[in-house]
Amino acid sequence: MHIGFIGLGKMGFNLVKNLMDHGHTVVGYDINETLVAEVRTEGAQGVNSLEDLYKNLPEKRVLWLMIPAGPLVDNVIEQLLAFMQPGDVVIDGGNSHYKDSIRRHTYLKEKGIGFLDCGTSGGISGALSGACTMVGGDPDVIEPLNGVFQDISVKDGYLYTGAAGSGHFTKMVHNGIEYGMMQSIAEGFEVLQKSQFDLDFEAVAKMWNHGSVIRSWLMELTEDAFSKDAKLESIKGKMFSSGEGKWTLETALDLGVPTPVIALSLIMRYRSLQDDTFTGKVVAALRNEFGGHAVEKK
Ligand SMILES: O=C(O)[C@H](O)[C@@H](O)[C@H](O)[C@H](O)COP(=O)(O)O
Repeated sequence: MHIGFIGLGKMGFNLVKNLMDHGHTVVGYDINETLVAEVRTEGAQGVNSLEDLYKNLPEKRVLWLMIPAGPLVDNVIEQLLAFMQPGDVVIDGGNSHYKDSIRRHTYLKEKGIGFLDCGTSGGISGALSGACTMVGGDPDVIEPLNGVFQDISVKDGYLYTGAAGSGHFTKMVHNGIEYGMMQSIAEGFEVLQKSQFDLDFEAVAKMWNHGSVIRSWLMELTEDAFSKDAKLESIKGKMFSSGEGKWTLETALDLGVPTPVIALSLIMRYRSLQDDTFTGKVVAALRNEFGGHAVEKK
C-alpha cells in the first residue's frame, strides 16, 4: 500500500522503515529537512511539503501522522484539508488524548474523510521491528488497513479496539499502568539501594528476569540501564511525563474508579521535578511547633 507519513522523529522514522520492510511504499514528510534527506537514503520518497506529500499519493490517500499530541495535530489536519478528498484516511499514530480523537473523527467524517486513532506502544525498537498497535475508528475505514497494522505489529500485537477514540483510550490506560509498574520497580530498587547489603543491581534485575513473577520487558530495560551505569550515578532522578498518566488519572476520577497506584506514580513524577518544596517546609515547621521535632536548617 502507498502511505503518506508525516513526522519522521524517533518513532516515525522507524515505523517508516518497518512499513517499507513489509513492502509498503512510503512518501515521508517532516518539517526537519535533515530527516527528510535521511528517509530518502532508506528508500522512501522524502518530500518537503504537505502538498508534495499529498500529490505523490494515489487516490484514497492514507495519511499517517506521527507527531506530538496537542494543537499540532489539529494544525496539520487543517493544512491537509486544503487538499484532502472524500475517501482519504488520516491515521493519528501519536499519543493524542482520546477525546481529541473523537472530536477529530467527527470533524473529518462530516467531510467524508476517515480517521483512525492508533495507540502505538513498544518504544523505538518496537516501531522498527514489531510494534503494539491499538486502533479505533469506523469498521469500513479500518477494514482495508487491517493488513498494514498487522504488518507493523508483532504477532497478536494489533487490536481493532472499536469506536473512534478507543485506540487512544486504550493506549492512555496502558500508559497509566506503565507509570505504576515503573514506579513500583524503581521503589523496590531504592529499598535495595538504601539497605545494608551491597547488591549488584544489574545482577538482581537479570536474576529477576529469569523465572521470577516480576520478569518483564520493563525489568529487562532495568537490567540494561544498570549494565550501562551500575548505580545510575550519571543521571538525575527527574521523571518527566508527557500527559498520559495525568489523563488516565483524570479519567479514573471522572469514572469514580479508585486508582491510588497510578495517582501516586504521577504525583511522584511531579515531586521529582522539585528540589525542595514549600509544602515540605510547612510540614517540617508544624512538626517542630507541636512536637519540637528537629528541622534541618539551610
Ligand atoms: O508504550 C510506549 O511505547 C510508551 O508509553 C511511549 O508511548 C512513550 O514512551 C510514552 O508516551 C512516555 O510517556 P511519558 O512521557 O508520559 O512517561
